[in-house]
Amino acid sequence: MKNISATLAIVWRIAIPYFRSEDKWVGRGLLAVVVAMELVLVAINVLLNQWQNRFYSALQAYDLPEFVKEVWIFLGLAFTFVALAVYKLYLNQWLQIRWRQWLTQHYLGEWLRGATHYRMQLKGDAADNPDQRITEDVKNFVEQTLSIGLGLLSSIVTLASFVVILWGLSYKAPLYIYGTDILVPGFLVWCALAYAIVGTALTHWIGSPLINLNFEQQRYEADFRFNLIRVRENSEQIALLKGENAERGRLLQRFGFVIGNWYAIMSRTKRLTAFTASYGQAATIFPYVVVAPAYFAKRIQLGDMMQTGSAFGSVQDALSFFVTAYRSLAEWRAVIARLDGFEMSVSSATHGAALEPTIDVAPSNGKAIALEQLLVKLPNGTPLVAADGFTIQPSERVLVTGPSGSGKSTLFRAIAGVWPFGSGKIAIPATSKLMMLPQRPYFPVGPLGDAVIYPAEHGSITPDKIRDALIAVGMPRLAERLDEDGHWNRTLSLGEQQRLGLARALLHVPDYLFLDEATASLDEPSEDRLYRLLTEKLPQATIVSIGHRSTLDAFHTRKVALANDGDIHVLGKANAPAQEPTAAR
Ligand SMILES: Nc1ncnc2c1ncn2[C@@H]1O[C@H](COP(=O)(O)OP(=O)(O)OP(=O)(O)O)[C@@H](O)[C@H]1O
Repeated sequence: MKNISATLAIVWRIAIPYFRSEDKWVGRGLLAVVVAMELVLVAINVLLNQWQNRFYSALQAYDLPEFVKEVWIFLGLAFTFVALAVYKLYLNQWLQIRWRQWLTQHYLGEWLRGATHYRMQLKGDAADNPDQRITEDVKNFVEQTLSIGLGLLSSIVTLASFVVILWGLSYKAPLYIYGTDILVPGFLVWCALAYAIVGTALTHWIGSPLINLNFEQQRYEADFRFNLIRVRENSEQIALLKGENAERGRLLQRFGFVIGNWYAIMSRTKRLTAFTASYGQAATIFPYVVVAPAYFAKRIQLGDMMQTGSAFGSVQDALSFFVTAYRSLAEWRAVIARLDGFEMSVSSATHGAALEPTIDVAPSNGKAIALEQLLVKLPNGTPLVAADGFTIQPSERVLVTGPSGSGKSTLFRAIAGVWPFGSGKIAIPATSKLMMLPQRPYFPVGPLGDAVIYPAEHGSITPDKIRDALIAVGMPRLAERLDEDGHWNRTLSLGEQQRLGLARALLHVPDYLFLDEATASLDEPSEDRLYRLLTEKLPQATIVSIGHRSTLDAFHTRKVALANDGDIHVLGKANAPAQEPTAAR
């Protein structure tokens, strides 16, 4: 019970924001109409149940006019039923897609707000495979919440209506054993109740492991898919390293989990189906067996018997909602658990950081970037880099060096405001524009022009400017292919990608440009040319580079090292003498 109320509280938390959103009137309107239709459908079922009594009584009495009349009534009821069923489904689907659209936009917004998606990954939170959460889980949540919610409503109303009918029929067809009436008020209701409760309890007992098994299945499937995607994305590396056998082994191992869990689901489902199928079959005959003694003793009419059978069926259907909906309930709970995990993880990546001591990256009125009492840590809390009273002045050219793994890139991440682990303060001039160029720039799949200007919007920079930038970085051939679609990270060499990265920097004109080995794949003369280009085209920009080549010294006015101090590295401890500024070359 505690579990159920906790699950319902989560459903409420996930579901309610849509019905309070800007789309609330459409959502509420559609929901109200669908609910009303569901109720009218129950009412038609009640009318059809009463019709059955009259229809079979007319048949038994060979009453042709009554039979014809009942056929017309049936046609009217059936037509209304069909029309309602069609539009209930249509409007339900309409509500589903509006709700799903809103929820998807909402989750995408939260996930891609600030660097939440990146922090979630860093924290290694429970929300594995966010792609699955935003695609399948949102879709299933909307579909299943509506179908289960409406099913439950319909079951309760059906139950209430038919219990009243069965109660009345119990007086007409009393328990008749060994030639005597045994008057148990509402005995047909008790029979239906007992039948359904026993069925529900047994189904729960047999089927409950399916909840966990379904949850695991989704996770294994998503994991398998994710690893396939990784192979696709890194196929060149794998081919060069001849890693196919290793990949096959790893993929088959993951697929093995899918298979193993599936066998467990199969075996459990087999047991559950054996029970629910037997239960369903027995339910067809059970009410007739119960009232047969009264019928054969001619205490009731065929019409009463048929009405009892159908009313019994409706009560039992309603009560055994859990029996028939068991599998979807199990899946629904798994979907809810996953969406809940995703929401928690997004929220802890967004707000949780504020609770722990984190690096405070704040806009300042000053002109320089200032690192105060900064201690950058790893996600597990191990201190990595320390810096205090360290500033980067406007238009400075700083080269950061240090052994591999000393934390240079992580320091850049902290300055960019995406690395929360640690303490201290990083002051960034309020109006300045920072840009980070990594060793492997990211290009979205699509037209080359859009890939180069990313994350600027399509059309925000003129094609002429993009062309000029591409020519300037030594890619004149690409300057003619701005509209060509492509997967540029896959088709261009790393050196070419780095040139495009620099073209991106020229187009965005940042105040602070951080280059994290952003030219490391270029030959030295090209690197030399491109650094010269940067200083020419971005004369006001502050450039901070990470690089291992000594040839970079000449382009920087200051060289700072991440020097070893016990277990951590301290920034600027061993400042190298200033080099000649680039302009002097
Ligand atoms: N997401 C992460 N989770 C755990 N550890 C991490 C993570 N990112 C980086 N590290 C660790 O932090 C340390 C510093 O990494 P970083 O990439 O900053 O080094 P670097 O000085 O830039 O190295 P290189 O010169 O080789 O590029 C490394 O030991 C790395 O394993």
